[in-house]
Amino acid sequence: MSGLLAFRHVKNKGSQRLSLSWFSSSGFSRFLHSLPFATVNAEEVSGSKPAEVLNLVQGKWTRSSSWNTIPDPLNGESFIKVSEVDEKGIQPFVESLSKCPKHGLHNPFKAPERYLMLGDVSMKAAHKLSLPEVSDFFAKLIQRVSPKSYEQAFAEVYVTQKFLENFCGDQVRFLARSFAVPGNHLGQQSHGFRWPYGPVAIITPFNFPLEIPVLQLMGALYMGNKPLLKVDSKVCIVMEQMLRLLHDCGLPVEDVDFINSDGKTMNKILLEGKPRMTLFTGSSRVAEKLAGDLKGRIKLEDAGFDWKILGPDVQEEDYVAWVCDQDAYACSGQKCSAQSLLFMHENWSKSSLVNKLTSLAARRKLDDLTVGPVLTFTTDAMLDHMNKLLQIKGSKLLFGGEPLQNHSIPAVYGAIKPTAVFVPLEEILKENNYELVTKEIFGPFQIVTEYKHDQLPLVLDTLERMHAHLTAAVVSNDLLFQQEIIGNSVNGTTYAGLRARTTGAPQNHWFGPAGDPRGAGIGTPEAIKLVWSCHREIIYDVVPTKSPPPCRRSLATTARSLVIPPHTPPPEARNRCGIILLVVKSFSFFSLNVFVGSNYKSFVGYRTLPDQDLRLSIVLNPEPIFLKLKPEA
Ligand SMILES: NC(=O)c1ccc[n+]([C@@H]2O[C@H](COP(=O)([O-])OP(=O)(O)OC[C@H]3O[C@@H](n4cnc5c(N)ncnc54)[C@H](O)[C@@H]3O)[C@@H](O)[C@H]2O)c1
Repeated sequence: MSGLLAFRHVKNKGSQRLSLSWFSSSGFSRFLHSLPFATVNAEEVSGSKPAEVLNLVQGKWTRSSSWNTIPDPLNGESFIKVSEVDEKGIQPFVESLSKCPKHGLHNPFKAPERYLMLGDVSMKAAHKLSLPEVSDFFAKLIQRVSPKSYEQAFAEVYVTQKFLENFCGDQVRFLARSFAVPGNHLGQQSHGFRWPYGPVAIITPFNFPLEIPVLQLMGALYMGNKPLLKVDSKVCIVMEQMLRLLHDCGLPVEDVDFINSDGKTMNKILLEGKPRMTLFTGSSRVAEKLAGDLKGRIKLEDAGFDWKILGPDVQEEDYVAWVCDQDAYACSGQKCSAQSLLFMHENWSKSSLVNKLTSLAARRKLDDLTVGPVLTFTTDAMLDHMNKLLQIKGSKLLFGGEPLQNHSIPAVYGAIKPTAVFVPLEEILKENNYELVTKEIFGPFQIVTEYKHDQLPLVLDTLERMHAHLTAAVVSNDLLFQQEIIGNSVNGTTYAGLRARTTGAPQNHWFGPAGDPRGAGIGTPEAIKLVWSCHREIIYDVVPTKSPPPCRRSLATTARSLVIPPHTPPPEARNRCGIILLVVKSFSFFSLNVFVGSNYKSFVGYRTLPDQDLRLSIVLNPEPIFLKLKPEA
């Protein structure tokens, strides 16, 4: 997700923060012990001093009987112990979900002060994350568990901070803004409200340990839900620490449950606890399983096989090459938005783009984590995939294709050089090859292809056959070209123009797939409202239909005093609308009869509060008008 924007922010600040070694020697480490919320020191976590991650349920931090040890992705040492709940320990989490009613912890009619409380929590949390010692703590903790360059890790913290800033003060209640439409008759009006689901679940992957869980968690809370959060165990330490920060900022401890478990146990909780909505971010394989198990009560942010098309207008080669390198290889390609397939117009193939890409990729090194461990594919799995691709007619290795050297990354993880394989466009489209070429490899790996000017329909056909529609980029300032591609594709987050990219979506962009009714979004007010609330319509219809109900109590005195003698209004006001002011002393609901002479003229009902002024519009007549107030039951 995030990336380029915050990267520039760091650069603009003149930061020299490029390597872990710089970090260790920097003065930031002295702050770590003074962070009141933190229970770990990111720099000190190691095999000899492992950190512990707990669960949070019904307002209490708890340990389970079993511990999962997480290997340090850089050296294999068991450096984090995660207290994991197994299938026998799920009851407190199921109970906690069932304690939250369907109408949520708050809604526009219930506990509205919570909207303000959450605005306040967001403000304090945003401020905390803006403190250098706190952003540094989280950036570094992210680096320990999901190794990426400091810039990339910092980008996550920065985007999270900006997101929280966006929902300070009244902005949370504005998310629940309603609207009204006039009805068919007096007293009728329909109102549309954003309604919570109540108990909900959030499941997030390993690659953005802070940004994805915080943005989805806060969105769920803002709209009035009670979330159960599960983050991939490999990286859950980051969110555990963030929850402690949120509590420090005033978030009630009972508002969020946090569970560490394997996928199977979480699946069981979802089936037994029956959250009204589950937001799943992760692979398409698990997404499809859960969509079936949960009978559709789910929204998905699943796999990305993201493409970029370089249009006919070749310009700013250096910049375009730099963005291609960032899109494909930053975070070692472990972004759901990473560039997986690059279509080059023949004009670009004649340029120096591939040479530039080759040298940019070659600059990446393990030292500063600009390339690093791949957490869900082994080295062999990625190289096997590459070898299968290289058997396709006309395909060739452009660069990379080798394991990283001189490292201690454990064998359960992958470590390869940034890699690009060229596959001819006609071959991609062949039945036997299509699935192989468009398989998402969550690592520093991309496919490159070329198209001639008259082959654009083949490019569009390739896009049409894909099943994942997350991010895309149309790199061209040719408006007709842009229009052709955008009009014939569906990706949810699509960048268009010379500076187009596939990654880097900050908090001010909608980020999510399109073309799937289950598709979720993250980041913006629209994404929060779509994912975390449903529409509820309340139709007010308060006016009785025919005659006034029987009088329960005489109001003779009041009625008499309301007789309006003839000719009271000035002559010019006759036969027009006039205003009569009534002061209602004791009734909260009453009906009003209007008599013109001896004829019953009309009947209306009003709800008001005692001592409230009531203005009535009636037709003034030369004849006496009698107004009678009748109380309702
Ligand atoms: N669309 C997006 O916004 C987005 C963002 C980040 C990552 N991703 C995708 O995520 C994938 C990489 O992440 P991953 O390998 O961690 O994904 P994954 O699907 O293996 O795991 C994601 C989460 O689901 C949990 N899980 C696994 N099986 C489960 C089950 N049966 N029931 C409940 N929970 C279960 C895991 O423990 C983890 O917390 C890639 O495909 C990537 O494209 C998508």
